[in-house]
Amino acid sequence: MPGSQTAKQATRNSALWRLAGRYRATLITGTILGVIGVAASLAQPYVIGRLVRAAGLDEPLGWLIAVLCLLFLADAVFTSLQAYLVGRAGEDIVRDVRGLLAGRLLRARLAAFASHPQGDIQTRMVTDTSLVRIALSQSLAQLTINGFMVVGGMVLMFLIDVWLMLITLGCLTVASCLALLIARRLRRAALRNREDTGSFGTDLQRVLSALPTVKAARAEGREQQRLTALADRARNSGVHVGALGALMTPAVNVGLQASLAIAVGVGMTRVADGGMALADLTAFIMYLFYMVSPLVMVFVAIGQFQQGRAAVQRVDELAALPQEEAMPPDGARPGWPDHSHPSAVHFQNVHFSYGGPQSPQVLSDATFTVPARGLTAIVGPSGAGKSTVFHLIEGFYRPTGGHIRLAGREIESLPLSSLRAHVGYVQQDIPTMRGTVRENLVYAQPDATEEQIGEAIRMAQLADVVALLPAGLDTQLGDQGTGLSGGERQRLSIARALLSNPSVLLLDEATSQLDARAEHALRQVLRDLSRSCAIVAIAHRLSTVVDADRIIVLSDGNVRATGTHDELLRTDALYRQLASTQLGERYERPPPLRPAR
Ligand SMILES: Nc1ncnc2c1ncn2[C@@H]1O[C@H](COP(=O)(O)OP(=O)(O)OP(=O)(O)O)[C@@H](O)[C@H]1O
Repeated sequence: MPGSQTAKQATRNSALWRLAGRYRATLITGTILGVIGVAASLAQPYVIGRLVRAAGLDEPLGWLIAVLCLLFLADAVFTSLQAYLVGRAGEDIVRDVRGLLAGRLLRARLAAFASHPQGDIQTRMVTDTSLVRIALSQSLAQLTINGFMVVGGMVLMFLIDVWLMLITLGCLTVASCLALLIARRLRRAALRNREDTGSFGTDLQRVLSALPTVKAARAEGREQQRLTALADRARNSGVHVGALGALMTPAVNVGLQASLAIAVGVGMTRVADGGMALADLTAFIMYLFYMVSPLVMVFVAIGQFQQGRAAVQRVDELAALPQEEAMPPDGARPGWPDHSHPSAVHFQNVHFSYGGPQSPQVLSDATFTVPARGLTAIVGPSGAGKSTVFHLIEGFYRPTGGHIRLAGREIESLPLSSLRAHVGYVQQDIPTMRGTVRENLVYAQPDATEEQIGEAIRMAQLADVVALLPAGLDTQLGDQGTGLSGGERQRLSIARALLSNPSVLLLDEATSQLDARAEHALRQVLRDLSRSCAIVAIAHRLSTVVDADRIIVLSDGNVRATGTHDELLRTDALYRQLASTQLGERYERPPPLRPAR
């Protein structure tokens, strides 16, 4: 069957199944102990029967009571051990799965990562992994243990009477087929429910991450309605799952009841015509009763397993996100290709679009060079592709055409670890994390010394700010760095980048929120720093880059001009237009910087 082949293949390719395989020994041991516990409980009625018979015959009861106590003890001990071992293996699997997912998510290619909503990723990481535990540990163990009881009971019933057993088996087969059909639908319904729950998580994340905007727009009511509608959708698909789950037990029970009725009817007729002993019929029916609970449990476990498989599928999808190349362990700082090469960055006829070659071009035929030393500015209208240039230099995305060379080396041939160790990047949206100021500072350079930290703080004009913080460097910041102003966070991000002593420093609107005095001081620092490395700054405010060594004018993804401020004023109409709109008639050049030291 192609369907089952595909399922088998999916299982073989599943990262989760491979992970769960590590705990096969514990799971098998747990299951064997469970089976021993079941055997001990199955033996109890037999011993009780012997005990009753011995009491009736006035025979000694001591050893039978001792055996019974041992069976009770064995039942309790083995069942508890089974539950503990299977539960522990389940928790181990969840931990390993979460560890694996964390690694895969952090190393995923940005393009692939961006296509998954963050709330959905969280649901898969937290809730789906818990369901995976139930599928891969509990339900499989229950299936085996109860399956053992069912099969054992059936064998004994076969030994008692083959024909009666065949009739019973017919009824049970019908019931089982019905239950399996329900189980199949249950899996699809569970998958839909997991997706609906993920959508709720996604939307919740969207709203919570923009709570001030929601409040300012008085959108609480609208958002609540939207979230409630999503919660309602998740509730409906959850009810569907519950309804299918609830149908499983009655489907099996009806089969069992029908088997019982037929067994009694046919059996009594056979007893009446002498074809079967009454004692055998009694034993047969007792075994049928014994099978009720385990058989129901088998199908409950199948139902749980199907729900868990839906979660496994979702977790596997996340684990299959395309990955960047592996990085060496933290702390290792691989070398830069060539410190003496005259150019730090060279774009040659670069084409790029975020959605691959078929989607709109963001960069088309872009060619420019950033020298190994000095301050290079990239200016241009909004949406021209300036930040995209940085994304390509950082290796977040690969160009769809052309060549990018760093220090003379093709970017594709340069290990990402080497590239990112030497290219500092201060993002436009100032990423600062929950944690102390110090933790934020040393994020890219965890082994930085106090002296290096002090120097980076001084250079980024952050010393006065840190001195005023209640606990200095150990002051705790909230989510996204709340506790510092926008300008202070910008300086913190710059200090973080400076601490790694980069060969190329990319600053994307990195001083946009600083006041004039702090910005002038920082420009002086960057000017000094640019004697030993390449600094590339994206700026909307031309006033901040007029004294750059070279300015690249980008428009519609294309480099239309390159030169100094004065050259571009003479030669490029767009630059002249930008300058006249921004700097105007009243434009005064910012205070001149002293020559770089
Ligand atoms: N992750 C992305 N996926 C798809 N398209 C994107 C993505 N990021 C940017 N774009 C598109 O690429 C184009 C260039 O964006 P980019 O951010 O590079 O412009 P920019 O010049 O830095 O703009 P701004 O000055 O406003 O920051 C824009 O049209 C934008 O919509």
